[in-house]
Amino acid sequence: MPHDVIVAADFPHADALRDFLEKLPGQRPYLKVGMELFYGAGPSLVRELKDEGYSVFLDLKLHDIPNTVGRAMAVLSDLQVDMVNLHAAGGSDMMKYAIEGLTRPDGTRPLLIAVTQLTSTSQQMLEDELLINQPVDEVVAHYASFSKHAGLDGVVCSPREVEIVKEACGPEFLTVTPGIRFADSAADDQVRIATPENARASGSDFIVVGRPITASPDPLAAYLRARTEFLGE
Ligand SMILES: O=C(O)c1cc(=O)[nH]c(=O)n1[C@@H]1O[C@H](COP(=O)(O)O)[C@@H](O)[C@H]1O
Repeated sequence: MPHDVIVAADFPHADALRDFLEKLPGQRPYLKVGMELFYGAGPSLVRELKDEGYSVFLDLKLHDIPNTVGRAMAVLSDLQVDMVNLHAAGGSDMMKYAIEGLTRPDGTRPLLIAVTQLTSTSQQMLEDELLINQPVDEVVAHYASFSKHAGLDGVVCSPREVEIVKEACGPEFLTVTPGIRFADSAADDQVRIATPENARASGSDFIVVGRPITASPDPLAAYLRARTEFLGE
């Protein structure tokens, strides 16, 4: 069952985000705060958004030695965000430290999601630059399997890999899928793309949509279109 449309709030500062949100009257989208907005606006914006009742996916894609990631995750968990991520390439020890760091004294923690292979990565780049000579969907499924064994809640992957991930990890293991483009949108820098409808058909749990909404002349119409195509609303 599709859960929600997450809007990638890729803006340089809080005012730009506020201007954008004003264009979505009556809506309270699940927001993804990524590197650009977090580096520009800082943790105080994340606290404000949480106080205002937004669900927040804090997308900082941590990738470092286990101790560093664990300690950083403890700080992020204090922001009361709903979802955070790391790069699966950091390995399962890093993931275990991340879970420890994220777990609050009351036992709760944000959902922890591993980025498998970025949706901007092509099969050719995987082979030529990363020296991974396997089909990208199998690489994604492998990264998903060890992420699941480390205790993570799901992965970021392209909608094209949802079925193989669900086969490897079971239906409850979450798939968060960027690389979403409407049938009439430009691909931009994304490679492994799909429409919201394709993502729904593949069994994706959350789609992440940025520029097709944020750069649209009518962000409200684009957001509602994504909801209609993905959630069937
Ligand atoms: O972790 C992510 O959110 C992410 C992983 C990935 O593999 N690909 C990917 O595009 N993303 C993020 O999803 C968003 C996609 O934005 P658009 O390409 O503008 O729709 C960006 O904020 C990316 O940082």
